[in-house]
Amino acid sequence: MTQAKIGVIGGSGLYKMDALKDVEEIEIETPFGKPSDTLIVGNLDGTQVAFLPRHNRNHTLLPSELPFRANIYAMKKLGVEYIISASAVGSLKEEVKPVDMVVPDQFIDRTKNRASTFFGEGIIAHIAFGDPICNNLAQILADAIDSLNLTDVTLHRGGTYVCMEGPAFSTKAESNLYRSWDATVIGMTNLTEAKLAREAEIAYTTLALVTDYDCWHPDHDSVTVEMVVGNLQKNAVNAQKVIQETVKRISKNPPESEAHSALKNALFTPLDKAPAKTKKKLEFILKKYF
Ligand SMILES: CSC[C@H]1O[C@H](OP(=O)(O)O)[C@H](O)[C@@H]1O
Ligand SMILES: Nc1ncnc2[nH]cnc12
Repeated sequence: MTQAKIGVIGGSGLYKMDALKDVEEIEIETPFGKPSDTLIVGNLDGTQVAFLPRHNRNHTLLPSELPFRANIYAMKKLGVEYIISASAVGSLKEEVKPVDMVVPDQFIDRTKNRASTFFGEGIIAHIAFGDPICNNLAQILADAIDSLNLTDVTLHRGGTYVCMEGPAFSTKAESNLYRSWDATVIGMTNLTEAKLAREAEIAYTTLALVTDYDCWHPDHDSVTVEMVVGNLQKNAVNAQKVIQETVKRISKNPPESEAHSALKNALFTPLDKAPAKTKKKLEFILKKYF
């Protein structure tokens, strides 16, 4: 099967990667169903990269409808060790402006309606998630952004991403509550992905593309889809440059990541006592522990 060491998940506004060459569309089945779309595997400056638009290329999936587990499992099946996730976010801080980029290092979970673990059915694991982003990978991403000197884009290193359920945007009371928690940005997808990537021992980092000031800012209109899409179009070209540069840097110097051994001390169930059916289901995630 085709393999790729680096995965890119594209969010709202990033449905394809023009720089990928010699692309192959791969339909992948997983024990958790079909991913959001076929995976596009192609060559980026000599490195095999797997690209997946998380809402489907036609943006047909709500955040709550995303097959998060199938998406991450499909990446694992392709041999992906690093995921760069590009995502549209609202800003919760004055100094984080639309079109800026944030590389968060923390999440707050406000989701309520989604499966966010591969485990259960007789195999139990509790991964450590205190540092939900791979810091080494995040540093490579942030350094790549810095190196490009993008006009009108300020990079914010670190920060907290609130992951809400959606699809409706927040109320002002909620938005102000998150501001009182000192959170930096808000979106609807990345925490769930980061958790599953950690369970699958894939290093994960977020490239958060700021599109709006959510609804808290007295001098800016409340967020609308039009606002998000307008700012993302401005940023989509930049985002692809950033991804390209980050991929180059990862390939040259693949970073170590604690994520790559996340299950070492997290698995509770002795695998020789685990149900064969669940072992088979989680084969791609657990095989090194069999
Ligand atoms: C279209 S605005 C709300 C939508 O945008 C973000 O998407 P993604 O994280 O996939 O870039 C946000 O999470 C919502 O899904
Ligand atoms: N304000 C916002 N809230 C939630 N998700 C978003 N994605 C982009 N802007 C957002």
